[in-house]
Amino acid sequence: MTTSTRAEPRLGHTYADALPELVTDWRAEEPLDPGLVVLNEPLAASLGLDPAWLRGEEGVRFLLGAHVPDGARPVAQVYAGHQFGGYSPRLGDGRALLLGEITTEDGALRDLHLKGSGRTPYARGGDGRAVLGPMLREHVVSEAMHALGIPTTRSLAVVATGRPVVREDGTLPGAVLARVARSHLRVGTFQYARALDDPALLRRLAEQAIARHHPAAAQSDAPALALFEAVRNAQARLVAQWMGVGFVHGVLNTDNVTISGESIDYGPCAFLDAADPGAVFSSIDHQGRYAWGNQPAVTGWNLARLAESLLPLIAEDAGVDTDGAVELATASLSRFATSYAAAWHDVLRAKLGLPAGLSDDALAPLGEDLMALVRGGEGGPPVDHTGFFRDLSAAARGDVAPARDRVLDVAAFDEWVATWRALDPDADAMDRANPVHVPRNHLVEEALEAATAGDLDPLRRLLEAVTSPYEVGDVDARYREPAPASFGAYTTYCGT
Ligand SMILES: Nc1ncnc2c1ncn2[C@@H]1O[C@H](COP(=O)(O)OP(=O)(O)OP(=O)(O)O)[C@@H](O)[C@H]1O
Repeated sequence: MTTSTRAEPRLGHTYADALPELVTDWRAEEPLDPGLVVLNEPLAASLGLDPAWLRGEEGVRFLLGAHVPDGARPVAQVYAGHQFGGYSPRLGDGRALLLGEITTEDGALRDLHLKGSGRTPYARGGDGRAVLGPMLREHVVSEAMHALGIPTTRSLAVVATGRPVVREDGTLPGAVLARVARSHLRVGTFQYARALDDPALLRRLAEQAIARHHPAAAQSDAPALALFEAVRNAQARLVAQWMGVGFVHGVLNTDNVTISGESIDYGPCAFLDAADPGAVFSSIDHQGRYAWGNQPAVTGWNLARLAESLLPLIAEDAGVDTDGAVELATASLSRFATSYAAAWHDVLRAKLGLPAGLSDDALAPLGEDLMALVRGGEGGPPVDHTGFFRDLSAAARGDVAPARDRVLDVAAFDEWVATWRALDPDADAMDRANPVHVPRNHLVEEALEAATAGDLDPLRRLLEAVTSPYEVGDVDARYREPAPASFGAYTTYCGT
């Protein structure tokens, strides 16, 4: 990536030029009284953006979409999506703009996207705005995910607009999140293009996705199927990593599943304390569709929607009819289970400090027995996910008590530990795979509440902790404790 900086950023518009049918040229709403709340200086520098300029008046207006550099072409992107299983034919950036693309030194493109920048033609009934607290939540969680080594969109900055935003729970400060992503191509983008019934457009979209994210697919005789397989494998790896850190996305609609394999949209997400597979935090997920333990299965369902969208191209590439394409796509989709199992075993091997050479067959029963203990089993509550796995490093070093004290079925635990320790786990490697700091819900809420009231100190402290997730350091012990009982059940909300 580039390290040279220049004041006025140069933004490209490859996507808008290649797919004019999927964008609308648009401008951001004028801010009332803008104020920079947080700036991610290392990210800015890595993109060749000048942090000093970004902090200045013109830079802040740039981060709100109010100052558009020469040559930039801000657009709202259109997409469709299955939301909780029901199809919405036209969603799109209702409150967001793609400002343009930054080219890194190695030639890769990074989208610069503004969320909360005002109503667009895709706003439907919404006001086009975003609230400061939820945008700061996205800042904290995306930077924590990045530090954990999980592919994610990044947060460049959060800027207050000075505009009050009316929500169910009152009038709240408005803000814009400046987000950086490998792209904003979603499964829903393909669903939208497919519904237009224009194979040439669908082909151009697939070519964009291949060029930007999965270039090896271009070498295949069947590029559309190769693209699907690359997305399938990237999503399998992503969800396995979420499961490893106890992350619940909360709204895995097809418009929130990226083609790049990055996590996107930290609206109603949460990190688990208690490792309950049925854990749901979102106020609207009544059926538990997006529960922690359901994320692999629902990702398979979302990938089926991508495969359906690609059918005309799969048929064309293979010279077969639709039935033939369905057969090819179904066979490829059915390999998601294997792909996910392999990705999960990689995560588990790392979390348990076991060698890469240990076979999946040897690992699988060990993993299943462990996860049964973690879930708590008959009559016992699930254990604290983050704390338990971190305590296993101490167990690998011979101090079994901290992990043992967390589980109810100590006999089963002792048996499990004996089997595991016979495999000679590497405790130092475990410390690099099991975080000590994740953005626990009570800490996030505390930081957002204080920030909304004007005190940014708790947010800074939380950011410091979660951006060094594997180091105990001199971070206060409360950043590694689960929520106190007084915090109660936690509920998150979409679209704030
Ligand atoms: N206040 C709002 N005004 C207009 N549109 C909105 C508003 N809130 C959400 N939307 C739109 O509703 C849809 C679903 O919202 P969701 O909260 O999943 O997306 P988002 O958080 O705005 O964006 P992203 O998925 O890019 O992170 C999107 O099309 C989004 O643009």
